[in-house]
Amino acid sequence: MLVSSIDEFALIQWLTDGKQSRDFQQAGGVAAGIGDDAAVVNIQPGFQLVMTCDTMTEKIHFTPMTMRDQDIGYKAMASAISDIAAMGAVPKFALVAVSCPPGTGLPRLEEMYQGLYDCANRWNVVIVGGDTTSSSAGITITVTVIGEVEHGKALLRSAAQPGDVLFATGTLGSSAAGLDYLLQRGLPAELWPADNLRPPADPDRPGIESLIQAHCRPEPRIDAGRLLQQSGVCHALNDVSDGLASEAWEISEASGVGIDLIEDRIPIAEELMSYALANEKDPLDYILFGGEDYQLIGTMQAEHAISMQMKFREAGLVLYIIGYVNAEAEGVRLVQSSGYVVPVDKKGYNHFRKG
Ligand SMILES: Nc1ncnc2c1ncn2[C@@H]1O[C@H](COP(=O)(O)OP(=O)(O)O)[C@@H](O)[C@H]1O
Ligand SMILES: Cc1ncc(C[n+]2csc(CCOP(=O)(O)OP(=O)(O)O)c2C)c(N)n1
Ligand SMILES: [Mg+2]
Ligand SMILES: [Mg+2]
Ligand SMILES: [Mg+2]
Repeated sequence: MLVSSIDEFALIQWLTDGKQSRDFQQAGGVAAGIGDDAAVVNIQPGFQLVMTCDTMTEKIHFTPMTMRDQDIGYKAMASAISDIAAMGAVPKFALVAVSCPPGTGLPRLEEMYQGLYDCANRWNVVIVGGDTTSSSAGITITVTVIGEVEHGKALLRSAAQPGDVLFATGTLGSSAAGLDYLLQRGLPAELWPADNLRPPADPDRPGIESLIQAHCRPEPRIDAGRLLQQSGVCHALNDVSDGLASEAWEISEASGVGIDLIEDRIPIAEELMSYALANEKDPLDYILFGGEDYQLIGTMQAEHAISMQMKFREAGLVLYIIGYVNAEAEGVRLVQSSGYVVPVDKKGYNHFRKG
């Protein structure tokens, strides 16, 4: 730690001194990183750049009740990297912009940066710069990630085709259930110290740890995205930030196809099921309309689905087939366990239309 309260130049000096080694940066293709007017990086011939940014802001994406400072940093990086995964690309470089109220202590920023770097290191992403400003209300972090993908081979939302199956790279809804719990009960910081990766158990709610973990420490699905991209049989791909319904609608509209979700095929994590039952909620509501899962959903040629599932298993990953693409008008439907087919509302997390 440098000094107790934040100072822009001291913070930048601390960052320039480097939390990632020169070797790590050089291996990642950085010619000039933090400390000049802009970063200079090398790009591979035959590849295209893939660029995205995501913002997390206090009271909208986190509160002191829901996330520790390290989690805020980790999730800000993870959610931005997730959009690179959703293109089937490899993340390479990140820029981090932080705005915080003048009274924010440096230790808080150090914790957030610890989370940012933990996630970046995990995925071989070099933080090459950013920006620091004061803010009049709350903390905001914006992470820009630049990645690369083989020329012409990015996986787009618009590529779904009738006859494809719809898949998901993991279970959905746990993050939203974890948030539900955290907003009601909060997480006493002393029970979950910053250096502890797993949340503590709650004797009143067995299994709640995995829901909290899903909310606070999501993992971008880079490995799954690359496996799908390299396979050559994946058509559309999208990451789940706003809920399954919203993301399926995005694929449907971008591709001009209909999508049917099959209720019986949508996996429900055991912990989500117990939480929903104990709270008299429908687990499907968390899955469809919750969001922040950062799993990937996408479509692929039906005849390759089983061999793809085997490839995933060999890589220690899972792939669930949860629906299919039809040639009907754009829209998402749910084929219920009862056999009824009902429309799925085009709703999910929407920043200016909540509740
Ligand atoms: N303020 C903005 N200016 C320019 N482009 C934006 C802005 N906000 C969002 N976008 C673009 O709109 C698209 C959808 O954004 P978003 O819903 O945030 O995607 P995601 O859910 O994948 O993060 C993306 O291509 C994003 O880059
Ligand atoms: C305190 C709090 N309230 C509500 C939420 C729920 N929430 C906030 S943003 C969001 C959707 C994802 O964020 P967004 O900024 O839309 O990411 P993007 O779609 O751009 O990736 C959700 C479900 C939360 N995480 N924390
Ligand atoms: Mg976004
Ligand atoms: Mg996305
Ligand atoms: Mg969103």
